Amino acid sequence: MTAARPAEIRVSELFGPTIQGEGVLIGLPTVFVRTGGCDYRCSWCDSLHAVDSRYREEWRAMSTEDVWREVTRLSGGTPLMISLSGGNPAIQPLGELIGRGHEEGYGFALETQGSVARDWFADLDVLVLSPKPPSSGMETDWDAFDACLRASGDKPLVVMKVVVFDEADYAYARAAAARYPQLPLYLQPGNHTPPPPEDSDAPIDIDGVMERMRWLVARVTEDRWFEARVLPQLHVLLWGNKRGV
Ligand SMILES: C[S@@+](CC[C@H](N)C(=O)[O-])C[C@H]1O[C@@H](n2cnc3c(N)ncnc32)[C@H](O)[C@@H]1O
Ligand SMILES: Nc1nc2[nH]cc(C(=O)O)c2c(=O)[nH]1
Ligand code: SF4
Ligand SMILES: [Mg+2]
Repeated sequence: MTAARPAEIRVSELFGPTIQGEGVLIGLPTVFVRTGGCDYRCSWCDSLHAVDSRYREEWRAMSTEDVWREVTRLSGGTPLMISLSGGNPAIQPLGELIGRGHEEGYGFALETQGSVARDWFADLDVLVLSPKPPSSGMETDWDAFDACLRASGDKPLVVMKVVVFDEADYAYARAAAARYPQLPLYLQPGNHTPPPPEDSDAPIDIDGVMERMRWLVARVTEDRWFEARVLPQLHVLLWGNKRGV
């Protein structure tokens, strides 16, 4: 019998350092590991190149060591926060990578919709749970979401981030916040991407994003919802939906 090969990580893109453009770590320099493949298919997903199987040929199966070598090359060997995104990074074997990085002083933040729980969530530094509102066309499985919370244990900072396009999404965000009052909540206005993003340099509707951002601020303040944090996607304001930034 041959020894089992270590599981490989399906990578869509590895880039940085750039700044984290969203949520609790906004502005913090980071290297992104974007995994390929997702169990969801949100109507407005801005990262379809990491979701749609049409882009599968671009994805690379990499060992933990391969990914680690690339991360250390990009960061010049200086420890920083590594952002694990996708696709759904929870469906990839990332536990070993997290252990490897921690040995060298790196941190790990992971973004997931909360549909798949992993025991290695407990080793993360930051877990961003981003349940999907009605405009996405997805249905939230709150039992799976609860399992993610349980798996994360006490170590990571766990936050919730909800994309809001309209009034129904806003109502969903309020209900999610009421369900998890212990989780810091971030709201971000949706950006419309013409699916699929054949041309990642295509201009995005910045006026629309700004309009939704102002509407969201007005909505939160008129409701006296003073625990909610409203943030735009900073990288989208700076670079649109360009890949690799
Ligand atoms: C591309 S997803 C990848 C990680 C994971 N699948 C998830 O959805 O949390 C990263 C973040 O981008 C957000 N996002 C995706 N498409 C968006 C859009 N069109 N406008 C605003 N945020 C978007 C998601 O809600 C999520 O919080
Ligand atoms: N700079 C930057 N910040 C981000 N925050 C979340 C991102 C994502 O697509 O997951 C993202 C991204 O792609 N770029
Ligand atoms: S869950 Fe995340 S990566 Fe998957 S389709 Fe939705 S926004 Fe895109
Ligand atoms: Mg993105």
